[in-house]
Amino acid sequence: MSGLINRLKADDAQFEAQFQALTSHADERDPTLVGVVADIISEVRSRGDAALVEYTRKFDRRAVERMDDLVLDGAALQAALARIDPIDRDALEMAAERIRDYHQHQLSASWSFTDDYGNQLGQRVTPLARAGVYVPGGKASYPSSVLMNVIPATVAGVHEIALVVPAPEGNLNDLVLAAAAIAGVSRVVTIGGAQAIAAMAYGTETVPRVDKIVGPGNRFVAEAKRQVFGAVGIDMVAGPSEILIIADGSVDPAWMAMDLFSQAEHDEQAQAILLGTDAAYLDAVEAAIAAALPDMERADIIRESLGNRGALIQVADIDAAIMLSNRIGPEHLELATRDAEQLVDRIDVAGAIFVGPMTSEALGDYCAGPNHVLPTSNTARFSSPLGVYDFQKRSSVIHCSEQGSAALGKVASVLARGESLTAHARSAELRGE
Ligand SMILES: NC(=O)c1ccc[n+]([C@@H]2O[C@H](COP(=O)([O-])OP(=O)(O)OC[C@H]3O[C@@H](n4cnc5c(N)ncnc54)[C@H](O)[C@@H]3O)[C@@H](O)[C@H]2O)c1
Ligand SMILES: N[C@H](CO)Cc1c[nH]c[nH+]1
Ligand SMILES: [Zn+2]
Repeated sequence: MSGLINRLKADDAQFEAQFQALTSHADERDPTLVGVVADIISEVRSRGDAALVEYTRKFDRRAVERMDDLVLDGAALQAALARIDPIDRDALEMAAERIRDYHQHQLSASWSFTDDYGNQLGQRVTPLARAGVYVPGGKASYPSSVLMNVIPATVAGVHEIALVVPAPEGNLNDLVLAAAAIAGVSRVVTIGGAQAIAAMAYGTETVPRVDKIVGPGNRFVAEAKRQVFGAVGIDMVAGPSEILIIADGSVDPAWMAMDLFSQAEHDEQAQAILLGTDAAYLDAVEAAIAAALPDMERADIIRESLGNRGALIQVADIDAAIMLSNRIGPEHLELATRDAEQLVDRIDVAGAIFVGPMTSEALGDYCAGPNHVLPTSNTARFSSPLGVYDFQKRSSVIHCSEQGSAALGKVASVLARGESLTAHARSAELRGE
C-alpha cells in the first residue's frame, strides 16, 4: 500500500463510520468568513466603485487608482482573440460550438391551451434581462468556465451579460478574454471575490445591477452569493470538485488514476473516489497512482486531496457500488464498466454521468457539450447542471372567456368564502352577475 489514498472495504465493521466521515460535507459557514463577507458587501453597497478599487488593490494586489483601470472593452477582448495561438482559438471555437449546440436543446418556449369553457391558459417564457457571470481567477484561469456560463445565457436570449474575473497582480490569461469574445461578451470587469458579487447584486457606478449571478468561485465568492441571494437570483453555491468512479476492473488502472487526478488537482478539498469489486484491481489503481503522481504538475494539491478525501473502496458487487454512488450523489460519476449503458437508468443522484470506458470526465469539463457547472456536495438530490433554464423565467397567463369567467367565478366564490375572504368572493362573482 502506498498510503497515498485511503483504502476502505464495505464489509468492514467500521465501514459505515469511515464512509460517513469521508463523504460528510464541511459546513462552509464559518462565522469569521460570514462577517468578513458581510462587511465587504456593505462597503460595496454604500461606496460603489471606490470600494471596488480599494478591495482590488488589497486582495488582488493591484496598483489601480480608478475603475477605468479595471474595465476591458470589446476592442481589448478582440485583441486578445487575435493574439492567441490559432490552435487555442480553434479549440475554444470548437468547444463553444459544441456547448451552444447542446444547450439549444434546453430552450423552453411559451405554451398555452384552451379549456372546455374557452379559457386560454398558458405560460410565457422570457429571458432574464441581465445576468452576471463570475469567472474564477485567483489560483488558476478558467476560459472553459467563460464558455460554460456565458453560452447558456446567450442561448436563452439574455439582453445584457456582465462578466467579472479577478486579475491577481494584474495577470489575466488571454484565453479568458478570447473566450469572452467568442462567447459574445462585449466588456469584462477585472474584479473578483465577494466585492465582485456585491457589485453585480447591488450595482455600482460602473458595474450594472443584474437579475441573477452565476458561476463558481472560492469560499469568499460562495459566501457572498449566499448573502446576496434574494436581492438577486443565484445558480447554486458550488463546493469543491468531485469525481466518483464505478469500476468493474475492465478499464486500464492508469486511466482510472489519471481520471481521479483530474478532479483532485482542482483543490486540496476536492474529492476523488473509486468503487471497485476486486481487491487486486484496486491495488493496481493504487500502484498507478503512485507511479504517475510524481510527474504531475499539481502533485502537491493532488496528494493532499487524495490523502484528505480520496478513497479506493472495495464493494461486494456492482449493485453495492450503485447503492453507495446514489448515497454520495457525486458531481461527476464515471461508469467504467463493460455494461455501463445498462447502469445509467439506475443512477438516481449525480450531476453528470460519463458512460463507458472511453468517456473521461475531462471531456465534459471542456468540450463534450453539457455544462461543467454542476451540483456538488450531494446537492444533485435537488439541483441540476447550469443550463439555459437558469436564464429563463416564466409568467403564468390566464385569459378567461365570458362563459369561463362565470363558471370559475362560482367555484372561486365558494373557496374564498371558506377562507373568509369576502372581497375575493365578490370579485370572482361580479362578472358573472
Ligand atoms: N464548479 C466549477 O465548475 C468550477 C470551475 C472552475 C473553478 N472552480 C473552483 O473555483 C474556485 C476558484 O477559486 P480561486 O481562489 O482560484 O479564485 P476566485 O476567483 O474564486 O477567488 C479569488 C478572489 O478571492 C478573493 N480573496 C482571496 N483571498 C481573500 C481574503 N483573504 N479576503 C477576502 N477576499 C479574498 C479575492 O478578491 C480574489 O479576487 C476553486 O475552488 C476551483 O476549484 C469550480
Ligand atoms: N471540473 C470543474 C468543475 O468541477 C470544471 C473545470 C474547469 N476547468 C477544468 N475543470
Ligand atoms: Zn475539472
